[in-house]
Amino acid sequence: MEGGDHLAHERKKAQFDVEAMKIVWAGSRHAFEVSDRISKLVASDPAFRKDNRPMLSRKELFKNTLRKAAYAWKRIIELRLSEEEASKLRFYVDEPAFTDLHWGMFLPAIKGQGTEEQQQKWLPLAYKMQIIGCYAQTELGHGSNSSKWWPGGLGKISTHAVVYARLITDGQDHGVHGFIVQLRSLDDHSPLPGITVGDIGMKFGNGAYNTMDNGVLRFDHVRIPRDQMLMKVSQVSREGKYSQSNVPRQLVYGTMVFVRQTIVADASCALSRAVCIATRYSAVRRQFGSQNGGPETQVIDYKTQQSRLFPLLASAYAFRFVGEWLKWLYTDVTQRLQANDFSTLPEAHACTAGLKSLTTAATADGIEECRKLCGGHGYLCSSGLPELFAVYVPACTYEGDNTVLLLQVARFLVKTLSQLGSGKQPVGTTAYMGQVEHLMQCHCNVQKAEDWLKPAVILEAFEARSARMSVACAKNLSKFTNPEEGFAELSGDLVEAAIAHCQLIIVSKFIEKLQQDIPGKGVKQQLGVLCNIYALFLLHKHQGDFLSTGCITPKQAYLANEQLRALYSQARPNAIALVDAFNYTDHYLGSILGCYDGNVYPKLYEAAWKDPLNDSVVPDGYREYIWPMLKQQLRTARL
Ligand SMILES: CC/C=C\C/C=C\C/C=C\C/C=C\CCCCC(=O)SCCNC(=O)CCNC(=O)[C@H](O)C(C)(C)COP(=O)(O)OP(=O)(O)OC[C@H]1O[C@@H](n2cnc3c(N)ncnc32)[C@H](O)[C@@H]1OP(=O)(O)O
Ligand SMILES: Cc1cc2nc3c(=O)[nH]c(=O)nc-3n(C[C@H](O)[C@H](O)[C@H](O)COP(=O)(O)OP(=O)(O)OC[C@H]3O[C@@H](n4cnc5c(N)ncnc54)[C@H](O)[C@@H]3O)c2cc1C
Repeated sequence: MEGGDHLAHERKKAQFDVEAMKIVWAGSRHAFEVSDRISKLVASDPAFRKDNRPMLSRKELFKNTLRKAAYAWKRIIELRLSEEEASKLRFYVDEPAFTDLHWGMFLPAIKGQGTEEQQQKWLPLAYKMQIIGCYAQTELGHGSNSSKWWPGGLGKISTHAVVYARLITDGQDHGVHGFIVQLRSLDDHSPLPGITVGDIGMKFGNGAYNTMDNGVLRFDHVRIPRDQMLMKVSQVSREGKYSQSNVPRQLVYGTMVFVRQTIVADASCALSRAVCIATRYSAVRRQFGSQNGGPETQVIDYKTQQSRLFPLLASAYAFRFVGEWLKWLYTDVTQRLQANDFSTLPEAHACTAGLKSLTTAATADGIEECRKLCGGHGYLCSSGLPELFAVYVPACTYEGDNTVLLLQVARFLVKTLSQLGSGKQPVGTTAYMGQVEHLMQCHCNVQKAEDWLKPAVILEAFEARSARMSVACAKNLSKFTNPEEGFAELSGDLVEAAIAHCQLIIVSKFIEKLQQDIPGKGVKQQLGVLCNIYALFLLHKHQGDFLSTGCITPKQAYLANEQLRALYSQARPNAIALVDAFNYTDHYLGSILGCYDGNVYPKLYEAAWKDPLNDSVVPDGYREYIWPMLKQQLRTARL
């Protein structure tokens, strides 16, 4: 079948209002309209073509990224785009670039840690891109005194950096502080005296994250003017005297709280993109299973395909909603900080760190699973999945290695439990710890599979599992005379307790979302199915935790799995419409397998011929290497 909508029959099966779901996914009608308009603007502009990326050398690739970034900036100015629209435009251009760090970390660091005066000086320059900045924290080796290594945008482009370094005055070490440092001349881009700077080299995957100039930086007797130390948290006077404002020192790390929150939102984008590709292709692909000469089975109808794909579809929605909530939490903590209320900072840190860890790990694994769900064709660059994986997977490492971040959450949980004894009532995401006595002995009362559809039943099972795992860790820790030694020894268990706590947050925020007024025929019902799939999939995957802590019985675990199978059948007719609700253009998806019309095979065939290897029938190198070999074989055969 040529042309037309090959997925039309699937779209007709939808039992809900897809247009209404698009608004829910975008977050609001306004967000939907901006996103829709800007994604189409990018898709229709040939300057933003990206299908040639895997074929380009590093130098070509990098120059191409600079061209796109400059062109994007030109369009932003010409069209007088708002900050929101400009950020959407960069998102849909879909190419990691120095601008991510300029807008995503350099500017937020100055906003969060600079004094009013410093902000007035630096922000206008940065907003107009008269200076370009990056965020230089990580070192080549351990410590904060070797060479900076990794910062994106540093290698070749940034003129300035926020550099994290130890502050020493009068021989006294005051710990790590942020400094604005000019790196390159604003006239000819050469490094300033005493500064060595360059790119750290090729990274994983062709194309992929190699559009970014992650860099190395060394200083040799470089003098930074005093007023370029970011001084909101602590100050050095003209006389060299060090003082601290009446704010927690942890605010120095505030940019990380902000960026981790954006990374959670980004996880839902990357995962939904992979899921959209795999779902559409699973409906197009037919393989075996035909009876009486009828059409072969669509692979999406295999239960095994559903049990791998639908939890990922549900996770994409779950991450979307927890990301929305995290944005609210971040806004709330920021407003409180401005009013000198620092009480919710530890929770905001734990939530952003833990959810960054969980969502990026699940997304990276999910993209790879989507590749496998597409069979052999998933391995082709034209499926879009190899590049998506290569670009995405460092999210498990940057902005804090995922295990290190879970250990931060574990510390927060142990501290919360230890404060119960002194009568401090936990609030927010740890409020359930206030009922720890009940949660330690409660029994799940599921008797039939449908009982698992009750939100209160699911919540109590997840709360009991998390509380019991944290309490077990706390009890074991108390057996050590040296707490740090105990923490190190038990770190494996602590990480698992942190995962259980963060999964509870995601499940509970999905349930809370469903308690809101959600307009549109059948929309809430479909989200309910996805919420239950997400929760019961986690319960099934981690049933060892639930069983070993005595939160559920083996029979109840069996019933949860039975209910999960029934939910997959409910999701099946809606699967294509649920991924259409992401409203991705074919340009953004960048995948033949995921194209909207499902006309996959002719497009794959056509794309193959565009590969540079097919420019000639006889390849370069034939005369030099193959022809002599063939002749050699001929002689051997004659002998
Ligand atoms: C393609 C991109 C796609 C999408 C993203 C979208 C937009 C984002 C824009 C750009 C992103 C693009 C590319 C990625 C860029 C990546 C940039 C980086 O990687 S920057 C480097 C980040 N490095 C880390 O994250 C290091 C991890 N380590 C830590 O976080 C450590 O905690 C620390 C901050 C180094 C401090 O370590 P230290 O040992 O000194 O202290 P402790 O850990 O013991 O903590 C002491 C105390 O402070 C509390 N705390 C720690 N961190 C924070 C924080 N961030 N906020 C608040 N409080 C914090 C901790 O809980 C302890 O508290 P206490 O127990 O004492 O009460
Ligand atoms: C693509 C990319 C972009 C980046 N961009 C930037 C940037 O713009 N600016 C910037 O400053 N940095 C950047 N980084 C650096 C990034 O933030 C660090 O790589 C990250 O924080 C991890 O630190 P590390 O590399 O030192 O890993 P390590 O800390 O060396 O981790 C190695 C292993 O040790 C384990 N480990 C480490 N510490 C502990 C512990 N305490 N307990 C238990 N296990 C532990 C980890 O789990 C991991 O398995 C980027 C990195 C990448 C890959």
